[in-house]
Amino acid sequence: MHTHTQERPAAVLVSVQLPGIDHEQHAADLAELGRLVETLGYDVIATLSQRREALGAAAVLGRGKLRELAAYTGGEGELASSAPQRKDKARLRWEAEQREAEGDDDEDIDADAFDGDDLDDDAPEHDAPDTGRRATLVAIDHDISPSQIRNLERATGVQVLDRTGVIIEIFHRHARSREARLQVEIARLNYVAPRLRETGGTSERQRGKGAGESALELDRRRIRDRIAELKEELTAVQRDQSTRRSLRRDARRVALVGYTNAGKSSLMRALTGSEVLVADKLFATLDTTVRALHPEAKPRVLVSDTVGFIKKLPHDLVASFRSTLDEALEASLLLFVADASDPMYTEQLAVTRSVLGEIGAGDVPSLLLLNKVDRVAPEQLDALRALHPDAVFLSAKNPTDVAALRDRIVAFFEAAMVDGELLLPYGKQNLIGEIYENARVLEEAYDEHGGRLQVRAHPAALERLRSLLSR
Ligand SMILES: Nc1nc2c(ncn2[C@@H]2O[C@H](COP(=O)(O)OP(=O)(O)OP(=O)(O)O)[C@@H](O)[C@H]2O)c(=O)[nH]1
Ligand SMILES: [Mg+2]
Repeated sequence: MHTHTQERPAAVLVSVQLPGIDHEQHAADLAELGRLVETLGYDVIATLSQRREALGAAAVLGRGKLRELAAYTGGEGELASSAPQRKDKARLRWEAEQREAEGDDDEDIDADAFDGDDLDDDAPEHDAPDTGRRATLVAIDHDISPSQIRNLERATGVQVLDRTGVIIEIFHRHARSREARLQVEIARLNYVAPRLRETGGTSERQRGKGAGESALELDRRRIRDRIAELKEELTAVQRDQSTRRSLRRDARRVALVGYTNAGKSSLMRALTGSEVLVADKLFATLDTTVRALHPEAKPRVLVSDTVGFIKKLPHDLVASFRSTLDEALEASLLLFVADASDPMYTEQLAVTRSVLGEIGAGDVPSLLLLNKVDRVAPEQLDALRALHPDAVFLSAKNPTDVAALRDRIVAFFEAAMVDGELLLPYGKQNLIGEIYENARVLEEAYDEHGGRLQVRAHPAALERLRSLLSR
């Protein structure tokens, strides 16, 4: 299974299989959470899953599973704690639930605190921990409330992250550019702020009694101020970028989009001969990079690599990555990359389509790339070809495939190009570079008035060049 390198901390995954989620889906979701947690730098030492009617209101799991979980982390496995707590709504509800539970384990107390029966509480899927390794992180494959997180942390004695928390943490660690850092920080503070409110008891204990509310207020105000500050900074950074972008406005652009780990960066490398980061982990790329197709097409075609998508991408992050994805929005052609060797590729494509729709890129022409065919068995490949007759089947590792893709991209733009003539007066010789960059010059002749260029270019590019020349 996993190599037990001592330096890497250990984590336990927790998931509840809710009604309506089949086993295959449930297993795939858990595997994905596992990859996310590994990307975060942990070894997954155990997975606890349980079938339930609903997430347990207090601590997601039922009592038995909770104790089982605590055995991995060294916690007590009980919700009760001796520390005095501020009595907020969640707390009161939790206490009511505890009282109920005295009589009948996991009985529901009201509609929204419904705590279904543990269907398989007596059948642990994993042996008790034997490695002596203690998990320092519990990752839950659901989005859960701040009070559920707090209860779980109390019962396990270690940090608990829900799915959104894990993803935000990864984004936080991987963001490199100024823009990505700012966006992630905003998303993170937005995620943290409501948790601060409900976990007010913590800061009360830290700061001493009485100062609680005002300290909490202070924290919240600080976060608000900080978010405002970061947003201002972000606007400035984006202003610079849109200036730079407008310089490239006419270039033919394609954007690689798709689920995380589908092979976008690998294709980017292969298509442009550049050295962008390729890694077998989720969210390796958090910034959009732009490079020219190589060998160069005339006129130039620019390729952008973008952040990968994931199922249940926190809404905040979709919003905050919008501008990173603006690159994609401005593309004339979207290359939808899917991992053909992943049994979940259809679902992953659906996620990609829906996120792109959400950010307003639903109408951009697209080409489906089914990547990693080197990992697909021949019979299965035939079946895929029948399902997707218009897709490009390729392996980013196969230069012949990549060359064919390049030709396909060039042909796409070629089809939209028209022939035209440009007059270049002597006083405008400085624009010659601009012309060569945005059009293919077929013929160039000079007389006493200047140059007469026969070109082939995209209609919009031709129009813009003409207006530059006549100004
Ligand atoms: N066998 C095989 N592996 C591939 C192929 N394309 C990419 N990979 C591998 O898949 C993994 C992910 O590739 P990336 O190019 O980083 O994927 P990505 O879509 O950019 O991922 P994110 O940046 O995380 O969204 C790497 O380990 C690649 O080496 C392929 O055609 N065949
Ligand atoms: Mg990438």
